Amino acid sequence: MKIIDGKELSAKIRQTIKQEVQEIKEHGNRSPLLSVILVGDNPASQSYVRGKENACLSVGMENRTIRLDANISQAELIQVVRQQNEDPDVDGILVQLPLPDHFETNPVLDQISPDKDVDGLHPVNAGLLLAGRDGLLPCTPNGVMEMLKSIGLEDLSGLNAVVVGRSNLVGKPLSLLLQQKNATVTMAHSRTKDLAQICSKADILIAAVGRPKMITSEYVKAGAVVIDVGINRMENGKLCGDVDFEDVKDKASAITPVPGGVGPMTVCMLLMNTLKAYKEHESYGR
Ligand SMILES: Nc1nc2c(c(=O)[nH]1)N[C@@H](CN(C=O)c1ccc(C(=O)N[C@@H](CCC(=O)O)C(=O)O)cc1)CN2
Ligand SMILES: [Mg+2]
Repeated sequence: MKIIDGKELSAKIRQTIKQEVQEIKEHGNRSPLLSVILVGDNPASQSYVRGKENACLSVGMENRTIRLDANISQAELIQVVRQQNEDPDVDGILVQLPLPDHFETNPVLDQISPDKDVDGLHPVNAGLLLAGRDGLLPCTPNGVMEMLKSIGLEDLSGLNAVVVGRSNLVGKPLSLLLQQKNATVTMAHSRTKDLAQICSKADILIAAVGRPKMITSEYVKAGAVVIDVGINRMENGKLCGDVDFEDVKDKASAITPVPGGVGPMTVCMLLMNTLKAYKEHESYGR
């Protein structure tokens, strides 16, 4: 069984991003800039945002974090998003989720200019993905595809993929990306009947449900590739995935750990999207 190491793979990809950023700067161009908007003081969100700041630093990109009080209004938040849209120095805009309860998330995300939407959550980018056209891809699904590629799974013709979870952030876009690579995709979720039986047909099993250790060995076909997107914080403070790693690891041919699996890839793909948006803005390299 192979453990797909997201820390190692993301470090490798970050190295190529770093080189490209360096070349951009050596040519006298401005740096790519990621602007992160954080509303309120959710400790997990604060830590993820710090992770994004450090990631930008590590590849030589500029970073701006806009910290806003939890009590600002929806209209004030939208005003901040619009300012970032209009700022020609900003290539990527990201609103850290979840927003505090009194906000409506979708109307805020709708305000992000699609060409700066490095989370790939704007309906324009979601629509481009659905249509199989070029746009900014959501980071976690894109990171999962990079992990599959890293173990030689690029063309997925003839393979059954089962995605458990149907969120806009992960399950829905990932199903489309897998299908684009010719996998036969089943989208399963919490209301699916005979879930274990359906999962046990998967050559590639993706767990993105948010239920700790739900996927046990009975869900897994011998030799399957198991990708764990879950990040669940346990009472003891430790992280655990949606997959029962110990129970599944000897049955799978490859498996991602939590932590150190999909999580680091998400941040890496964010850098990749910011670089992509930058190139579009600057028409750099054309
Ligand atoms: N606007 C967004 N909000 C959120 C996203 C997102 O992609 N865009 N995803 C998650 C949180 N998230 C990034 O924002 C994120 C979560 C976890 C990790 C990560 O690397 N986790 C590590 C463990 C870190 C730890 O110990 O806490 C790992 O899995 O190894 C990266 C990004 C929700 N919000
Ligand atoms: Mg569900």
